[in-house]
Amino acid sequence: MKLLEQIFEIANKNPDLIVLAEREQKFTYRQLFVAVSEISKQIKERTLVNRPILIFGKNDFISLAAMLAANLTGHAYIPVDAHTPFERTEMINSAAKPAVVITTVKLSEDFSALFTDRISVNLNTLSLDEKLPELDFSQAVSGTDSNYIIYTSGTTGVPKGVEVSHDNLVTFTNWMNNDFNKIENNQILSQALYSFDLSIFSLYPSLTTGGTLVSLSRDETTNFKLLFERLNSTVINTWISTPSFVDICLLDPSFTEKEHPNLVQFIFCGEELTKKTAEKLLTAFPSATIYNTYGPTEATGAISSIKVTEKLLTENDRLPIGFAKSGVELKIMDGEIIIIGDSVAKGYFENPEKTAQAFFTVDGKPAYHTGDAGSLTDEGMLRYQGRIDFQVKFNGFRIELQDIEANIQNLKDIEKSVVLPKTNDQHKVTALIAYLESDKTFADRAEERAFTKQLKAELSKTIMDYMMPTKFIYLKKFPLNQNGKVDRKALAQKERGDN
Ligand SMILES: Nc1ncnc2c1ncn2[C@@H]1O[C@H](COP(=O)(O)OP(=O)(O)OP(=O)(O)O)[C@@H](O)[C@H]1O
Repeated sequence: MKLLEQIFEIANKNPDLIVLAEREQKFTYRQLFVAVSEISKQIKERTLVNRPILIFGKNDFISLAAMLAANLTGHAYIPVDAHTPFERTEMINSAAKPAVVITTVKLSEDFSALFTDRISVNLNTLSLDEKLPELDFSQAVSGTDSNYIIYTSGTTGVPKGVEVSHDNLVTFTNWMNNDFNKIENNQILSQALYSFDLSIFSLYPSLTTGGTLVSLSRDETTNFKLLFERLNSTVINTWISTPSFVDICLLDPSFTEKEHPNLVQFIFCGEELTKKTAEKLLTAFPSATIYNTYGPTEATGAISSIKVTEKLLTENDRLPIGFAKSGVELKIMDGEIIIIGDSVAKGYFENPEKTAQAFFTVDGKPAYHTGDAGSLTDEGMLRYQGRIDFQVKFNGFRIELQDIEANIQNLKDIEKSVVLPKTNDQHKVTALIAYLESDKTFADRAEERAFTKQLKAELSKTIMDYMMPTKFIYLKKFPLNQNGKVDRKALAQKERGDN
């Protein structure tokens, strides 16, 4: 059965169930399909080429309806967040050449000029009071059709669009629905931008099981006061976010099991879950189940998971990233994690060159080079050792920067750490700069130096001397990117500003 039909079945059985709750307004499954039907009519009024539809909007009901309407009419959708810088949006738009753009927000002049051919939808133009419409799913995406294309941040050059099929998404959704805690009327946090593939952890498992998406707006995720007002007035059962986002929430004393007795499950992905974050979370929510999951956008959300228990924390210096989901096989080739099986995406949209560099086949099955270093235990448990592109040569030694980070993070008074290489104009690494997130305040430079000296002494017990960072920079809070991950590029700029 197509995913859309599965969601429609829920609407048929229980039309008045809340599908998505924004701060000001709640929407039902019936209203979702009324909106999907109306938007799909507007798509069908145009004779469109068989290309994806770009959805320019926010994390909200109307953008979700537009994405599903694209799928209903047989088009893949490309979610682009309305806060994406103009240049990047322009790059995505010209790489994707969408059949049409659907905008769900008010556009500024430059964006208006960029999206000349567009369908503008907003809540005021839809009459959501209608009854559940009859829908024809015959054209809806299915099988190997592309369901969505998510553009990665593209560290260099033109962003790459990861093309994920309907069946890739089905296998991910089934895994989420079966291998994690089943919760009746699950209220699932929907915080990640739709343009970041962490959002599919919330969207499809919730929609296919009759859950409610507790949708946080950008205002709420970026404003502490609004965030806690919302969190403290809403029931959430399943928490989905990057570890960095929960770190922010843990700063508030109200973020505890006592205040949130219904919050029973935490699922993390997107970046390393440190032992410190996991320990703090287990202290705040002793009865909750915490999962660490791992995967790149190119393998549809996530492909491995593990329950984080006290035992796992005591037995490991760095948290493992778990066991493969069914349908996926893991291999380590030359130290790199290779993902094989039904979660591997179709490739980079209309980019055969980049696709051939990263996607291949193993025994006839689709495979993907993750660019992550890792190892597998005999039982099939995967360990993450950092990004291969974060490996540097320093003074002739090969160094894994994230290995240093993991060791620093285990030290007292340090919340988080990022180690970045400093290079000269010949791209040669001349120094290793350690950024440390810490609550510590120093009266003067001398006190800071003394602390660093002590820290280095501790660190030298666990890392080789050639791995010792050259400089230590203390920050109260690390900058995060729009996906809620630690923003390494912004950190690197801090060093430049510092000197
Ligand atoms: N549980 C985890 N532990 C450690 N690292 C993780 C975990 N989950 C994801 N990652 C890291 O995040 C990467 C996938 O992230 P994503 O697909 O969002 O792309 P990105 O490489 O971070 O960003 P972009 O490609 O957009 O620049 C993985 O390859 C891995 O390096």
